[in-house]
Amino acid sequence: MRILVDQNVPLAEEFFADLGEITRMPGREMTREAVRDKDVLIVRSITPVNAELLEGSRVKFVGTCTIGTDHVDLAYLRDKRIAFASAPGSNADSVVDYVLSSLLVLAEEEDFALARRTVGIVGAGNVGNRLWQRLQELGARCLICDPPRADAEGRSDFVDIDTLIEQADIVCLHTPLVRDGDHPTYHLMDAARIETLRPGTVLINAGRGACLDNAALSHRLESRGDLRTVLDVWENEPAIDETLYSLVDIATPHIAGHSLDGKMRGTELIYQALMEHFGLPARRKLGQIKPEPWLHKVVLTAWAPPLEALALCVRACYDVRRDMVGFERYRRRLGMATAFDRYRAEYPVRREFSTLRVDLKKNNAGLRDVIEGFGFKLKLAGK
Ligand SMILES: NC(=O)C1=CN([C@@H]2O[C@H](COP(=O)(O)OP(=O)(O)OC[C@H]3O[C@@H](n4cnc5c(N)ncnc54)[C@H](O)[C@@H]3O)[C@@H](O)[C@H]2O)C=CC1
Ligand SMILES: O=C(O)C(=O)[C@H](O)COP(=O)(O)O
Repeated sequence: MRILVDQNVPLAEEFFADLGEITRMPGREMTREAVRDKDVLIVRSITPVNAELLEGSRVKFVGTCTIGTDHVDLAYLRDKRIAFASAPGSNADSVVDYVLSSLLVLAEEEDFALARRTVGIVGAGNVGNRLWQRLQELGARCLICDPPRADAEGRSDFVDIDTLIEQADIVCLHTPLVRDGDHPTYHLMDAARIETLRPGTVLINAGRGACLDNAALSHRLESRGDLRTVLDVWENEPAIDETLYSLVDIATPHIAGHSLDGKMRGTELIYQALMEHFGLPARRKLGQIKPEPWLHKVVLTAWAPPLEALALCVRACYDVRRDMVGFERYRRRLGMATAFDRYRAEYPVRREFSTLRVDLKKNNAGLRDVIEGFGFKLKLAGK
């Protein structure tokens, strides 16, 4: 069997080598010629998977090691009876880590307490839901907007997006990119909604770039400069708008989900789906091959103020400023589009909060909920 795999998919050799010959390639360079003689195609989010790529090829299985599927023409695959799998939830915790790390940076700069802010979460799927759970541990008030779920589950505790924009101090976008149907998300945050954001609102997009009208945001930031913004996803990646980039507080090149844990989990999910497709037992397990994190534990030896202790753990594990500064360094050297892809390809190792154990003395139990709620492992030691 011949398997073509995006070069940014970790552990492909460990998972797939027994099945056949693996060829690696940058996702943006995958062409019809490259896939023609392959049986299996394994991509991430940057390869448009459609008739243009697959027509005339032998491909019988496509796997994307990502949550998002907007780069895949699912109708075409169905029509051609090509099996398909994605990796739902694989890097959701990593995106939540990214958002929380960003919020802590802004809270420190602006001197606000997250617990006293209202956070609006648009899209309450794997990412939005986990963010909601973790923020509740901090005591933050959350407003949730997810019309597809509200319809399907008859939820009356969800709000519509305009109510959310009106009331939230922090607006987090975690929607997939959907262009049609009852609840499209293309430019869900359009010019009119961007204009109604209250001065001082924090706006975060870690879903898909085109869920937010980038030109309209650029206009608001240039003309009024009264929002705090965190953008991980952009329209026209990798050649993103330089002006918008320069106006955003925290600007990163689509790496919110790029923890090693999230990416490895994505590979494992596609391996499992591929084995199931071929009726083979999935013997390889991520737990057997996953590398140990560099930083295993943080020990708090005495009572510590909860929020300071939490911020310390977050920074020890993943400080978003590393990526902001790293991306800017690449941009100055390589130009925007090349930097965008190169930084992701050479992405420094990052582990999820869940890989870090926090040891607490029993008399520090006040911290317990907040540390565990934020996703860290907890160990309580004697006084
Ligand atoms: N920045 C990054 O590195 C990453 C970005 N993503 C993006 O984040 C998106 C969300 O990820 P998950 O939560 O895991 O996906 P999910 O599929 O679990 O949840 C998406 C949620 O959005 C809701 N939704 C759909 N249309 C909506 C609308 N018009 N308004 C409000 N809510 C709507 C759905 O009902 C669903 O509950 C992915 O589709 C992907 O595009 C995912 C992983 C990493
Ligand atoms: O899972 C998703 O959906 C994402 O957006 C990925 O984290 C993006 O991964 P790359 O395709 O950028 O490697």
